Amino acid sequence: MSDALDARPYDALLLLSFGGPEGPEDVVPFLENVTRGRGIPRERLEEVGRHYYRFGGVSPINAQNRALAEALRKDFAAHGLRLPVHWGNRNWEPYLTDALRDVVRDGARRVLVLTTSAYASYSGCRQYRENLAESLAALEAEGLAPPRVDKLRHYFNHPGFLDPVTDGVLAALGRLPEAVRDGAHLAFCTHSIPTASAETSGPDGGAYVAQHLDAARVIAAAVREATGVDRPWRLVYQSRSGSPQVPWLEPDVCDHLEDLHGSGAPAVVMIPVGFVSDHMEVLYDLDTEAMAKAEELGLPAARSATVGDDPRFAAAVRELVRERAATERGERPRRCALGTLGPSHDVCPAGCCPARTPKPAAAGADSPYA
Ligand SMILES: CC1=C(CCC(=O)O)c2cc3nc(cc4[nH]c(cc5[nH]c(cc1n2)c(C)c5CCC(=O)O)c(CCC(=O)O)c4C)C(CCC(=O)O)=C3C
Ligand SMILES: [Fe+2]
Repeated sequence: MSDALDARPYDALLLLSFGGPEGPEDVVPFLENVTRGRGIPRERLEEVGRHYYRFGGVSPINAQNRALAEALRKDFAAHGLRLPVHWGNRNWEPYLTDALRDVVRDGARRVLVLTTSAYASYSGCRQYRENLAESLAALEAEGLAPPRVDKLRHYFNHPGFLDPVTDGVLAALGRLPEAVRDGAHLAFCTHSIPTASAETSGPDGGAYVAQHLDAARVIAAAVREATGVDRPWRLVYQSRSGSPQVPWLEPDVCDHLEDLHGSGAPAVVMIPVGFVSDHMEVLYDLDTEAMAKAEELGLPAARSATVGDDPRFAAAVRELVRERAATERGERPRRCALGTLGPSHDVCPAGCCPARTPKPAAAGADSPYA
């Protein structure tokens, strides 16, 4: 096929995600997988278990990843990119090791990995790289030759990620009462992480917050452009866990709603810019908990959509695959990025987003695998 996109040297794309329970009996074992060795207080686990039971023990994240994998296959097929799409999770079925085993049995030697986390941080990047190293070790122990895995660069500033979020904000503004629409504040929401891991995130530190601020600035400017209204915005945090003595990024979204109300803001749009799909952290922490807080305050609020399986996001992934494949072949492709930070690094340098306890991590300069 002459107009086919060249995926060489890659043989497969692996969608790597968090995973979530798909029934009440999955909830406890899932939470045990997530929190193994991470020092989460027991009460917090029981609390988070209740979030899942409230939705029948089903997180929507797996269905969302199935839809994203389908959207990628459709987009790739429509553009002549012949690259099989596999899917595996860190914390639930289908597990990463099983997905990688399928990839190897298909004969793939070089695999590109897309994680469902757009930003740099230990939880959003290195921890997935550690999971890859563990799975490669497991395959080796089974006598299989581990493939070489590379991770796609962070896509928080790719237009195919930001444009659908902007559209979601415009739609959410449209759901607010007209009288408060122009005065609405924008609250960009992401997962809180310990301040210590925020400080050491990315190749030079501070990447987690800097990348979110860059994304938020682009979206706020695009919303201003589209509506002719300059709305105040702020980056806020949600889903804090861990021990209360350890400092995590603040302010919490619910505290921010109180501040907004106290300062006379007429309305707010909550924008889950830190997440790729409307999974449990969005459905519970924003749609349930933060919405209840807004209601209690009498603050009109709307929550905007995440990118999910938007065709523009699928197209962005195709662009990123094409870009990386060309780079690996020694070409110098165009690297698309909005905002001020520029396209992110392709290969995490040694020590990027360090863990508290060092562990082998694949798909980076410090990978023990080729
Ligand atoms: C940065 C980040 C992302 C975004 C990047 C990415 O997407 O990867 C993310 C995503 C997610 N986090 C999720 C769920 C959970 N995260 C937890 C705990 C933690 N998350 C952390 C950070 C992040 N988390 C951290 C620093 C902890 C503390 C413990 C530790 O250091 O590991 C816990 C334990 C209980 C608790 O909340 O305390 C649960 C259940 C789900 C699944 C939702 C679903 O089921 O639909 C998703 C997509
Ligand atoms: Fe999390």
